[in-house]
Amino acid sequence: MGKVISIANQKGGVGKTTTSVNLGACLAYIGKKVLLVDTDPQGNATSGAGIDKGEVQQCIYDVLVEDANIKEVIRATAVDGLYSVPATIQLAGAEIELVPTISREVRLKRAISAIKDDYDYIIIDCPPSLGLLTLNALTASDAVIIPVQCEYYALEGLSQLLSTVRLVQKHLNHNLMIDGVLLTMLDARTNLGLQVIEEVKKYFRDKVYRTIIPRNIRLSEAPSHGQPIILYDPKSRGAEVYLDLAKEVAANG
Ligand SMILES: Nc1ncnc2c1ncn2[C@@H]1O[C@H](COP(=O)(O)OP(=O)(O)OP(=O)(O)O)[C@@H](O)[C@H]1O
Ligand SMILES: [Mg+2]
Repeated sequence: MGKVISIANQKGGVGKTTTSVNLGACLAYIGKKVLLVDTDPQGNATSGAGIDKGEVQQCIYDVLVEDANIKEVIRATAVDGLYSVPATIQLAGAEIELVPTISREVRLKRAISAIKDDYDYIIIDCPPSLGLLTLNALTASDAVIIPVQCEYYALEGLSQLLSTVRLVQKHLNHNLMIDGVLLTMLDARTNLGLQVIEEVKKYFRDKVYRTIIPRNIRLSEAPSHGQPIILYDPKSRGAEVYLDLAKEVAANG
């Protein structure tokens, strides 16, 4: 049975998509079969996995709003074992269009349940909000990974995210676990980064991943080439750390 993991934080630009794409690709690289589901209308996890959004006929919008069969929306990527459910800007309408529909929070869960056994991991890249798209992702998930950027105000907004997770656990998905907090974009030359690590570890204790993602220029370049880091520059520090993270995630089950 595949494990469904949401990568969520309503704060923008903390490394959700970089983590979704590269954790997904690295899990595939170590032999897992992985589906990367993009639930962000920005579609960055779609283009980051090498899929041309202009050529996408059907996307996650059709699955969530039009009841399209998710199997017909899945695309292979250039990474062996990594598949994608793309998102395009069309998805921007879903947040509003879903409001009056029945079981609006469980649409993604239903769609994924039909394919859960076909993959080892299903990674969901969430948008930077706590709206219906993120609720659908959390409701469909066994686990959530929360990327936290090693910057000022790192913990700001986290209490809101944690209370959303608790609400989902209570009302929509009893199985949801916080698998971990992932520290991202560490600049080890500054004391600030190290202070944030201390602060986050004090708060989340053993829920913090051992792997810490440093700032790495190759990680920021890879998306413009439509390639996960493992294809773009397999020898880079960025590839190394996301491979470490994939092993850590796989070891957790
Ligand atoms: N470890 C890193 N080193 C260098 N640059 C990074 C790293 N992680 C992410 N970035 C860059 O930081 C920016 C934000 O990252 P990313 O898109 O992954 O965040 P996000 O949380 O998905 O953003 P959004 O909330 O808009 O969806 C991107 O330009 C990305 O390339
Ligand atoms: Mg993103």
